[in-house]
Amino acid sequence: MKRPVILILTKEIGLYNTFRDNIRDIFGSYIQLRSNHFPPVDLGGLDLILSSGTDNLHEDIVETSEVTAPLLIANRSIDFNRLEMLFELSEGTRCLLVSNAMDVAYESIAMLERLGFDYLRFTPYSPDMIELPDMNDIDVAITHGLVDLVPENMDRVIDLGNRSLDLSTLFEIAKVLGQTLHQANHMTMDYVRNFVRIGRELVTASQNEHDMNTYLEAILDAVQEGVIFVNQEGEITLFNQEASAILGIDAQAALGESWTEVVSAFPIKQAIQAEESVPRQTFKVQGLHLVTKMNPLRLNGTFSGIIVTFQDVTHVQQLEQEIRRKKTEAGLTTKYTFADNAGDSNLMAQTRQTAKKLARSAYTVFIKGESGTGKEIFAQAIHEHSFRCRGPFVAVNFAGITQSLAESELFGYAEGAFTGAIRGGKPGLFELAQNGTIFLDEIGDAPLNIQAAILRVLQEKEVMRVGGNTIVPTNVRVIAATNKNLEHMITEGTFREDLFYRLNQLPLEIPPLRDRTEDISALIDYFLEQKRIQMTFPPDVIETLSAYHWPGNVRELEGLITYLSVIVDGPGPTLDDLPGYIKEENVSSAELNRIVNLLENTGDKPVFKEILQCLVLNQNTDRGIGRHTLKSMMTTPISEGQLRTKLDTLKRCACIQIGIKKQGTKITRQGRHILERL
Ligand SMILES: Nc1ncnc2c1ncn2[C@@H]1O[C@H](COP(=O)(O)OP(=O)(O)OP(=O)(O)O)[C@@H](O)[C@H]1O
Repeated sequence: MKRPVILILTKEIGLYNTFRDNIRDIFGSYIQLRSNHFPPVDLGGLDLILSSGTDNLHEDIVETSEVTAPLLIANRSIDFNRLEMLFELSEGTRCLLVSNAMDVAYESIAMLERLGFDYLRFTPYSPDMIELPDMNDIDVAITHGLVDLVPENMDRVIDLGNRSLDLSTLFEIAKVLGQTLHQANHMTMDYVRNFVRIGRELVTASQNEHDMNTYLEAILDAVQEGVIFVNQEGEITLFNQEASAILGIDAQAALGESWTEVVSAFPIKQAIQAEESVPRQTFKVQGLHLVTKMNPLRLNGTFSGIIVTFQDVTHVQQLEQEIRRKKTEAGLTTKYTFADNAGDSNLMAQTRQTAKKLARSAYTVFIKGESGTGKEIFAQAIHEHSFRCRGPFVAVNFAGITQSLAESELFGYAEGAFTGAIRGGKPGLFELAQNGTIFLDEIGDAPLNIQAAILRVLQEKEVMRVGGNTIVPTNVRVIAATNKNLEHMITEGTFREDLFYRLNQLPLEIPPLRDRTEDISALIDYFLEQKRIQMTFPPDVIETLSAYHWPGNVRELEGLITYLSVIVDGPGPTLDDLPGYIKEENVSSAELNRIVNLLENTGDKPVFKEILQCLVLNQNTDRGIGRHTLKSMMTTPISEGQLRTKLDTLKRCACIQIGIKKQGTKITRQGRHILERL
């Protein structure tokens, strides 16, 4: 009996080999096979022409008169064993389906989608296509045995092997060649079994994996933190929705990339190298404030990568900003600018000039000056003159503030931090001052442990609420002020030296009013106008006021004007209207000269001068100096008895006040005038 002959027409020989194997698998070697790849092609005695359909290879042959054999265009299936390679691709993977003709590529895509790979994103490709797709959008190329046609720049290629003949074609062949299905049955059983096995695996695997991935992704996407997993090779294998939203990076584009390409600003290197956790860190990326944590992932004890979780705290800051805005509306704003700063003495003009320069820098300003000299109004003017002027100005006065109050006031507290804590907690003043300035007034009065906490905030630039565990990064400019002699307090151990140096970056000294009496007229005018008081101060009153030593400085002058506005009946105050303590201190020049002569005539002028100088050094402390301390400060050798006599003389000349018991000795204003003349 003649063996049936089939002519197989394919464009590539590889496909012929596949068809040949398929036919041999079903029909054994009973059928004779010919191919267009083995010329000259014998067209005689053909029983069937089986064409792959590509490029209409069969057309010329079919038209040849001697060929009467039927033509069968192959329907093609897939090598199911190779499909497993597609299971590795995650949902949404962008696949370039490479074929030698566009219609074949479309057909292959349709088949893969029907088989359940519809969660992949296919783009058809054939070298003859007119408009090439953007290869940057492609993750992997998939082809059926046409690896040579894959565009060069593709990193990953999956070759599913040549598409085999599908069952319908094999049955058709059997029918045309008069083969019974019965004969083919045992062969097709293998084929079908294979198909069913792979089909089932495909469905369960893709379904389970799909479900599992969807489930995990849903969890990771529901997490309000960015989550990135970087494997031990430094490759990103997980990038959740929040990470994508925070960083504005497409998750699919990040996957498979090295972290150094995608999130190079993250401190991941340290974690990968050490294979250890990295404690919480705050850093800035693209103008965002991120708080990040890194933990190693170990599977069966082997390090497999780093899980990076991070939060964008910029939006926390925005929420806080909103609270702050409300607080600002409630009064956390400044009233004074440099224009409101009255006084045209050279000393004040210079001080203002310096303050304006300091305002422009970001460093901490440390204002020193006696009480009432205008430290707060300088602090406000500096804030107004700085680039933070649109932010809040928050003032804290440490005088008389208790330790526990200071802590919760400064740093806020978390919900439930203590009995009576309001729901939702409360932001502290550092938080309220975000993007603005915090003014730490009377810092010398801050309790020691608050000093330590302030130092921490200044160093770390973040605060944690009392009883809370959330860290809020702070972006606050600090201005501190004191009327105390902090250097003295440091030696006493009541002020932290490290905090002092931290604060003392840009020192600014506000001179006492007694040193700039030329400002008195301008200040009087300023207060009269501000209080809408109609009064004129005659020259003799101004002169008397200029001679007074103003221990309470500008605040005292302001108080005096309020007092005079109440008691003065006429157009302006007279000398009689001034309080007695002001007039009493009004010492004439002649009187001062008399005292200077008296001290000079004792022959001990340098000793008197040194005593007064030591007392001046101590002027910023509330308490006077004891005799022992004074003696130890002096370089002139002097006995205890001699010092007591000298102090008595100075007291009789009203140059010093000697306190009873432990109040110590202080220099008076008259003492200062005398010192200037000695
Ligand atoms: N140059 C000035 N021009 C106008 N007003 C001033 C000036 N200096 C001080 N004042 C006024 O004097 C008062 C005291 O000023 P401020 O509170 O700033 O002093 P301070 O040095 O901070 O005092 P303390 O050390 O007691 O806190 C305020 O009412 C302020 O308006």
